[in-house]
Amino acid sequence: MTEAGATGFGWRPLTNVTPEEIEKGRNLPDSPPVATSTYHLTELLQQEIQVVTRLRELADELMTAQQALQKGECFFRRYLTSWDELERGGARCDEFVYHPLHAYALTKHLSLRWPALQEATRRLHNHSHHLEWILGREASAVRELDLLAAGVARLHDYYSLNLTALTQSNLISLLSSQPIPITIPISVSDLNYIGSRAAAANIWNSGVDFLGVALKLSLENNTSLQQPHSPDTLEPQHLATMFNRTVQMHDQLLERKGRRSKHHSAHPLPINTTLAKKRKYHKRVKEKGEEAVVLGRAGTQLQGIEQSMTLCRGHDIRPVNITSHLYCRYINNGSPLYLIGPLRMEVVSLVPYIVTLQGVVTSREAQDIKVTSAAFLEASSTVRFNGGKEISYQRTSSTAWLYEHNNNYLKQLTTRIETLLGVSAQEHVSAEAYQVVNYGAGGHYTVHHDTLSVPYLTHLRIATFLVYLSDVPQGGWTVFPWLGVGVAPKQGSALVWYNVNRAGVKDELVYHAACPVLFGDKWVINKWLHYGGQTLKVPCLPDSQSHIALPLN
Ligand SMILES: O=C(O)CCC(=O)C(=O)O
Ligand SMILES: [Fe+2]
Repeated sequence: MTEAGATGFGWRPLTNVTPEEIEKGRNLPDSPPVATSTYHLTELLQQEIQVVTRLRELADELMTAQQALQKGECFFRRYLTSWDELERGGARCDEFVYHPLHAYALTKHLSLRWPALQEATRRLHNHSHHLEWILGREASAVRELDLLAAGVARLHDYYSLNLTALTQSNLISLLSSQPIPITIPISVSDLNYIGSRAAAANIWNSGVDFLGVALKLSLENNTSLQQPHSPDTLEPQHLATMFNRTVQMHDQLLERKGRRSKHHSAHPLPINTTLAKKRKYHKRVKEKGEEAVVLGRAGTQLQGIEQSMTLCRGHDIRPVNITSHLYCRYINNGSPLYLIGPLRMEVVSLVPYIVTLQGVVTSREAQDIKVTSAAFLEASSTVRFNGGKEISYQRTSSTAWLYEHNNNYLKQLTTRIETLLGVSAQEHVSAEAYQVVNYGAGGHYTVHHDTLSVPYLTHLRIATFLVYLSDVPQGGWTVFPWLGVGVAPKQGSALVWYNVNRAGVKDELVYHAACPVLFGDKWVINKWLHYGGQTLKVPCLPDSQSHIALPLN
């Protein structure tokens, strides 16, 4: 489990960081993180549309220029030829222009030839203008492509993509049997690329699967393939070597480290049939089949990952005696704000108390907040134990920190949070700035806890108020493995939980994860409420292990 919950500023809570420091920290990287946010990927697409328009113009102009040269109509040459004539007639002599016909010839040279030359030069200048513009463009780093390939591999790991359907231009997964058409066919070299990046990202099961399909197809087609950014030709023989090497590494890793950890994943059985016969694997698979679901207490890391994956696939793992006690109702918390239009509250877990609240933010507000945050989005990081920032495969998304002065709706959102929770949510005093998160293809956040290791109790993140700023058609759920809770993002809805109990002790049951986004655009906004500033609202009962639930229930 990652001990994370991220800030862009080491361990220092954002209540202690000034807006100026935040602004200073907002140095945009040279090329935006396109792999970790749909926003930047969309921007890249818009830019690309502009680029190709210019490139088309340039190509047309170059063609015209070339044709002009070929026809011997080069304006430069004509001009110089015209000058040569004058020179031969003695134009370098001082008295040349005393002769009326020489004066006529010189003037003709200028008035008739110069505009044509100017026109030709202007065209050239246009080329250089285009060229300068093209040269100024920063291409996305190959790292971005690698991150996206790893994202696709992760999607296969979580949602078992049907790779045969994929090669036939259809995206089908465990989430839906309804195929999502792919309008650009996947080549064998793409499959090979994704497979090798999967292995590099330690998603060995996906690596084996993608490379296996690449090899199978290449043998069927028996064609040589071009790799995406290497002039090397990829022969089926080469693919076979890569596949075999990956299988070997997969089996070794499975043998040494087991099926899954937060750093790797593998198939349940070795690919090598001799190895697969080993008793320990069959024992393991059998045990797994009988393995009970762990609920209401924290289990092992492996159980946490596997349960969160099950929840990500939309399966309910809770028995009826738990789910039958859940309920929903309309609340207004006695506030005039919600008397006319109370909010629908759904209790998704009773102990600890976790609720969703519908319609906390309107679609217009959500849109406005997304637009504001877009300029500040940076690749997300997690916080190391030593307080340093770390960009890793465990959290692939882009984040932006927003203060209330950055967007007109945020002050209102703070008031709503205070009304609904009965706590103080004032930035600098009792809460952090808002954190907007945008996920890209396959973007996710592995199982983690939102409390950070902070030196002062006042900075403890006692509660998380997360609002979904978009619907997500497939994937992207928020799941709590030890509670068996899975929540599908719904634009405008909030998901609220307390990270600590009344004594301020971290609640081990609210470890949670953001499932990979299979299809769509996922945006959330987080507000982390701090212990400091809540003394009157949430009294500390040092000996109490009870969960905080007031005043929502
Ligand atoms: O995006 C989500 O569903 C959860 C995000 C989260 O847990 C976090 O940002 O700490
Ligand atoms: Fe979180």
